[in-house]
Amino acid sequence: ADRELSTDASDDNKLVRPNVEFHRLLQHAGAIKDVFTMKEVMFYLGQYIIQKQLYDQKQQHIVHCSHDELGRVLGVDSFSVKEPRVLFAMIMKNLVAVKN
Ligand SMILES: C[C@@H](c1ccc(Cl)cc1)n1cnc(-c2ccccc2)c1-c1c(C(=O)NCCN2CCN(C3CCCCC3)CC2)[nH]c2cc(Cl)ccc12
Repeated sequence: ADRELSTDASDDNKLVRPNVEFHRLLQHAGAIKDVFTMKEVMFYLGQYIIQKQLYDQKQQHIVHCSHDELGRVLGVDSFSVKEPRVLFAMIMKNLVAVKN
């Protein structure tokens, strides 16, 4: 069975399975799989943010997502890419570790 994701997102090779809403975001960014490494999750989320132009044109480390599915899934109106720990904590709520 899939275990609750441990907090250490540092292990880029850990396999994770997104929940349905989160999976839709990754698919929008071109993902065609159901199980990802954390590195892949972050890559697709980065693509999603760029494609939907959610980052602030002036301060490009700020992401505004209050009017986007991303905001609903993460539970925030905006965030800074300079706070990875905060970001990982929000993202982990939508992922389940996969036994490999
Ligand atoms: C280091 C990395 C990162 C990775 C993880 C974390 Cl927890 C924080 C930060 N990062 C640094 N800036 C960004 C970024 C900034 C604005 C728009 C899109 C991405 C990213 C993010 C990547 C990514 O895969 N990044 C590749 C190189 N980036 C350079 C910055 N580039 C920006 C240049 C200015 C214009 C906007 C894109 C995009 C490609 N994936 C992410 C997913 C989310 Cl939920 C949030 C941020 C990112």
